[in-house]
Amino acid sequence: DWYSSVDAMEELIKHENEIISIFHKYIDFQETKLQKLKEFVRSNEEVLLKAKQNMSQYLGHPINQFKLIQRLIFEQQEAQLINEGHEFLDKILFKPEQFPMFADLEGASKALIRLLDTYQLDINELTQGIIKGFIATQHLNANDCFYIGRVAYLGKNYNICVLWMTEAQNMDKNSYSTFTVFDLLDHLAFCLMKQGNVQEAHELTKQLLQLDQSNQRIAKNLQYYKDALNHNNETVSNIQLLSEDQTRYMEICRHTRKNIPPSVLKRLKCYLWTNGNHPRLLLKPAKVEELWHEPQLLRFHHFVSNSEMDAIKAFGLSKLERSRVSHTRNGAYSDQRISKNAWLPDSDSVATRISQRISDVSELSMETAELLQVANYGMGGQYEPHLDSTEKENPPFFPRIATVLIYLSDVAYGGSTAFTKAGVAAEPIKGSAVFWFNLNRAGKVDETTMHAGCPVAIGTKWIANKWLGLKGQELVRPCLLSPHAKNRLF
Ligand SMILES: O=C(O)CCC(=O)C(=O)O
Ligand SMILES: [Fe+2]
Repeated sequence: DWYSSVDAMEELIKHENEIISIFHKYIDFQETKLQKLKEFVRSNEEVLLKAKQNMSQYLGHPINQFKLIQRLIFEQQEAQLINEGHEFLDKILFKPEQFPMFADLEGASKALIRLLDTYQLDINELTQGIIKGFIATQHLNANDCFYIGRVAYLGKNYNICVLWMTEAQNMDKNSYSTFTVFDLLDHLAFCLMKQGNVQEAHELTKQLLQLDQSNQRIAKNLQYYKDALNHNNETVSNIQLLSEDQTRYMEICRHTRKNIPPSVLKRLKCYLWTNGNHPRLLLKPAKVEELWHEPQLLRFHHFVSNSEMDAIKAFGLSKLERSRVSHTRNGAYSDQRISKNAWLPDSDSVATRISQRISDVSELSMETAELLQVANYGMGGQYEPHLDSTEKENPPFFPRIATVLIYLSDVAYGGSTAFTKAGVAAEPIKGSAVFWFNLNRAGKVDETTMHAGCPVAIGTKWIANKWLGLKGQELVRPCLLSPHAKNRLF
């Protein structure tokens, strides 16, 4: 699919560029051909008219007979020629893998819905192509709004369905081409009813019946709404309320919990770290920023260089595959995680250098670390709240004592890493790395490290993950009995 990685969509721009130039060639070719055809038809028609004026006289002459036969042969040839010349289009038609599919459009619609929801965007601005002041090249038209509204309707996302359908309703009726006013009111009435707005649903259903008086289903619905209104029936509303976790996730993504309490703030520091005058760090100390105290979240600024980031992304682009959820390699594709990823082999010199750097600052053993994973998020790409580690060994997956999350890009809007239990978000800052322990000192999963990748609204988000294994840390970080023992890197 195309929507799960924004950078992979560059291919679509290249492909479209090629398609447009093929179309131009095709149009020129056809225009020249049509010009010739017009001339051919005009002259043949002239003769035909004369022939029809006095058919027996015309057909009595052998030259005319000859010419008639000849004309028909030429006309047939011409018809065959018209039918040919489409090989231009073969270039387009025979590359189906280069085309997005309706599943992509559906994914893109869901992305817009997610952004609208998460960042509480103004739908009217969104249809005008405006997201937090970032202006798109094109607007959404009524057909687009209906399409997205229908995706919301199919996903039982009735509040959102009402928003998009109303948006379509407010647009010029003459611009409706993929749906009718009836389709629109039909969907809108249903979504309003599901919202518990029986009054409005009833009003629209009356209009629907006027549009199609013999429609039994609509007549039944009308009766149903009438009864509901007359008897003040319990509303039929069944909007699925978002879970508290989901609400909190979205709030943190919007940074409405950015106000860190002063008691916490005064404990958070920035400093240079040489790890006891480690030779490599002595020359270039780590720039550490404490983002949170419990769990300890550390950000290392300028952790990777621009050239290292370019190399990782270039490798990623050549190998990206749609990410799967869960800790199994054959896990499913899911809206929970919309990104593409790839794994850098340890033989890669940049991967090796980064591994070395992590061990320099943390003293942790890299022996059981996983390969460096590079990921690029797609349209509205996100990774819903999750824990990075499990307790049990489940080969080929092992408990991950710590995570190092490296940001390979800035993101113009959205895309923070939200720690949903801690209530804090790390913004993607290009070149920086965020570090935390997934397991407490007793080797149990620390649930306070629950985190998520917020939907990317504007821009593209690249990250690299390095997961460090629990095994092999016995000497540097021995297991303690108390799960409450301080769990800090330094
Ligand atoms: O993209 C992010 O900010 C978080 C990514 C993440 O949690 C993961 O890949 O496990
Ligand atoms: Fe994660």
